[in-house]
Amino acid sequence: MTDASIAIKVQNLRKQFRVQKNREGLKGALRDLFKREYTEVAAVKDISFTIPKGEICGYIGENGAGKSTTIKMLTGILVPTSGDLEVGGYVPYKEREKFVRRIGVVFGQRSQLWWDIGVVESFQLLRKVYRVPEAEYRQRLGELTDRLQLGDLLHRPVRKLSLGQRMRCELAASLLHNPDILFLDEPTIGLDIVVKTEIREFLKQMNRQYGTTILLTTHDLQDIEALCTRVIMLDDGNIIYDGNLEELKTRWGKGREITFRLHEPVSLDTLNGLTEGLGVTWSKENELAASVWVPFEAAPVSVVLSRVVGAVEVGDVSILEPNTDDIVREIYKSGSAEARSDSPAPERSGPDPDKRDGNGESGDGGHRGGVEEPEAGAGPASDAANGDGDNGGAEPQTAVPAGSKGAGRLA
Ligand SMILES: Nc1ncnc2c1ncn2[C@@H]1O[C@H](COP(=O)(O)OP(=O)(O)OP(=O)(O)O)[C@@H](O)[C@H]1O
Repeated sequence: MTDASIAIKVQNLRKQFRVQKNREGLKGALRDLFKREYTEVAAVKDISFTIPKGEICGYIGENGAGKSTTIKMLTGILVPTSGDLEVGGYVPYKEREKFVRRIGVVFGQRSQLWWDIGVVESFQLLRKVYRVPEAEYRQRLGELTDRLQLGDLLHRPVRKLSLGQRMRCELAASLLHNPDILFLDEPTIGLDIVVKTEIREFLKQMNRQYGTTILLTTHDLQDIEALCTRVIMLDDGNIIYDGNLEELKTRWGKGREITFRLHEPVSLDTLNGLTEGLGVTWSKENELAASVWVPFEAAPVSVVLSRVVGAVEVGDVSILEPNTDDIVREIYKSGSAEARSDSPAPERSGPDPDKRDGNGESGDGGHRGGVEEPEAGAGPASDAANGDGDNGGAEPQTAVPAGSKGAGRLA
């Protein structure tokens, strides 16, 4: 991959937070008053990946895995502890003014719009922040209004919008300056299925038409399936998988289920006889419906199909693929995406000595309580939607708005 074709390049990126320790009891609290003790929490542990221009990449992991911390470094909100990163040709925390004009950011749980003023007035302010020429802004606003159906919303104050309406406005706000790279942190959180689908369609369109590179963090794997050609999976600050979703399913899925609707009743004995020696398991739902479980290590699905379809009258066949949610849940549980022993041999990239070092606070869903980190610059917009105090509430919003494809890299 040439440098010109790379949107995001991350090398040995690390972020450690200094967190104050609270000693137990009254005596401990008194001691804390006079002598504070700190501990280091490594949220992101020397990760490396490269994202080519025009790719939509999913960035997933359990609560506390380090996703938001990575996005904050990539958008220039947080300064890394060590490592190198380059986004759109800039080092995000160093060249912020120029950098923010190249990127768009949507934090699903925060707003980059001003709460009490009309949506279009927020857009106007953002136009000035990004120095978008008036004519270009008009044209872009027209297009986004049309695609995201914002017509009725533009003159309403943001606080009067529903979550779905606000999210459509947030997306428009992040794209007014036509950024090359879009960072989306949980963009569909809390939305109903209709709005989620509209947003996914819109993102696909933007990616197709403008070649916008998108890095997306989400807990909704449907987002990933609908949008992403590639997924990077994080666990406890380490990358445990980097590759495409299909490959992950093949490596981790246990098998497939084929369901047959039969024209006439066929006994289980007959079905077992047809597939003898293939290592599959039959079950019957009723007289005219039978299913066969085909583990990946057994015969290929095509062999099972040809033996059955050639011998009995079949009305309909459906093949059930491995369920992504189940697979990813299982990987999260084990903390590793190493290939299963019964799967094809993986391409290993070596063990990570930093794994499971007891530092993580997985599952807490929140950080906080740490020493506030110095952050680069301040953005233009209010934090009205959800000022949860993360990073001292000083996160710039709009102004801070978000490895190579091919074989999955397993860590
Ligand atoms: N400002 C901070 N101070 C101290 N620790 C922090 C800070 N920000 C994050 N952490 C810690 O870093 C780790 C990773 O947090 P991060 O928010 O990046 O995870 P995440 O994958 O985005 O989780 P979620 O899905 O819950 O948003 C957690 O252990 C968290 O407690």
